[in-house]
Amino acid sequence: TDPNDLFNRKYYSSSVLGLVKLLKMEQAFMENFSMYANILQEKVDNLNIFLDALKRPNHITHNEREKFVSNPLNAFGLIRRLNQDWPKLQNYTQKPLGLVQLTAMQDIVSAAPESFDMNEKLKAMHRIETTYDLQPKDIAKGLLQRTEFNYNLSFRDCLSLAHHKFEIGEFKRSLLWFREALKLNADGSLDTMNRLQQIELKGFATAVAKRSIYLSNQALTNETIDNMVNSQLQDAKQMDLEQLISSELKQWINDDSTTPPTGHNLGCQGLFPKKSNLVCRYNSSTNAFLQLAPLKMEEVSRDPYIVLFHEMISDKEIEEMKGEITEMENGWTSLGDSKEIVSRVYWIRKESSFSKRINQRISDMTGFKLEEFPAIQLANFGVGGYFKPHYDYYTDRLKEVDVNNTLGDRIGSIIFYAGEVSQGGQTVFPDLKVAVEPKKGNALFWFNAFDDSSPDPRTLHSVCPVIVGSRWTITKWLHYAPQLFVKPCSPRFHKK
Ligand SMILES: O=C(O)CCC(=O)C(=O)O
Ligand SMILES: [Fe+2]
Repeated sequence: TDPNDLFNRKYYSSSVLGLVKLLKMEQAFMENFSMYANILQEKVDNLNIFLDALKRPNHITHNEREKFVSNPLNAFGLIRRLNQDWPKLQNYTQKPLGLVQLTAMQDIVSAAPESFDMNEKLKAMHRIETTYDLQPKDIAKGLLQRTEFNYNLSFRDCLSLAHHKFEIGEFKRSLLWFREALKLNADGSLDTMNRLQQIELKGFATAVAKRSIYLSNQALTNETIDNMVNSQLQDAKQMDLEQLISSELKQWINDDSTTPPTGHNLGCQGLFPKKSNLVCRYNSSTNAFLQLAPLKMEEVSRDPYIVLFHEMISDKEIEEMKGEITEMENGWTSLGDSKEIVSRVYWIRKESSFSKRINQRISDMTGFKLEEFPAIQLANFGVGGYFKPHYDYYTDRLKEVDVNNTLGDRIGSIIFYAGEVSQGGQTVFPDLKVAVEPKKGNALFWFNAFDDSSPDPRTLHSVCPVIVGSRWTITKWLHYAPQLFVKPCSPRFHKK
């Protein structure tokens, strides 16, 4: 497969479903690995039994040997063993063992996440750490925000995070993570450290040393730098490597790099002031049905209009939703962005009883007509999955996505929250200082445009990285053209 083909690339870390697959793969790998080890152990056990059986008195001198073979019983035994037993032993030693397990393991490894996936996960970890301003020492011991998890990162986990921060030029965080790694290896001498750990430590030290030499003389060629680093680190002990990494990173930390948090980050951290003048009410007016079953609405913002509907989709319907999915595609962090895959999405294009019901509900909620555009998008955001601040309307780009402009721009958006997210994953409107928790069952609706259909830039919005949970959403964009004759609310005009 083409490594640049991001659309079709096998990609696990963007959704909880993908990660569940990996967990199963890891289990299968472990089973095969341990079976393989058992089979080899059995062979070693057998070889030792044969060795014992082959033990003969040691004849040192020629005379002793001559005397031994002059006995007919000894002579017979000798010939028989060499003729009959040896080929069998030879066969046994050469017999390929554990082929089934080896093949199974090979298949699993070839389906394993590639470095692309690994890098996306590192980025996701970084995103969670920086968006919520979490400290490495807390993350390492399983403390995420105010919640303590019964899980600790390992030496290798911390080292790999430290290395990643170094690669992206975040030297302060790199050093903090490196210190966490060292803490986990506090009593670690070279012999208690395993091979894999040593290789990673040396790899990190090599990268750090290269940068250091490069900075000291930028005229050096890569080859010269490689040679210098190789000879510098050739006989380096673990202590030396640790020392080198710590002291170089310390030098590179640039303290005036503290930028103020963005509106998105503040929203994610729950730091927007509480709004007090908003109300909750029941809507029983958009159609007759609602008089029997009024909708529980919570105003989130009056201008632009944003409203949160409570208990709009049931657990049973959420199960039904998952049943609609065949294969999900990669989802990007914003329109036209091809660099980061942050979710998995699925379009229900052919109307199903499920999508019909959801469309009907949206019509009940908003008074909008949806017959002309019945498609519905489902999305699953895994841990670290997010959405950059963006607008839902296309304005000038509309021609690219809807050539004949039959539907018109996206004047309203509605998001049903359909997954368990215990931390993170809020929908944030940075300019309005609004952050909405993605509570399962609720649905968020807002207008993106004024009534004259001109875009309302205050509707800039984003999704906070999921910290804990599997964030499912049902998304519906409400287009302008079908609504021309529907007036859901009193007219709102662009204030000049
Ligand atoms: O999932 C959300 O909360 C918002 C998603 C979104 O903004 C979008 O899909 O355009
Ligand atoms: Fe959006």
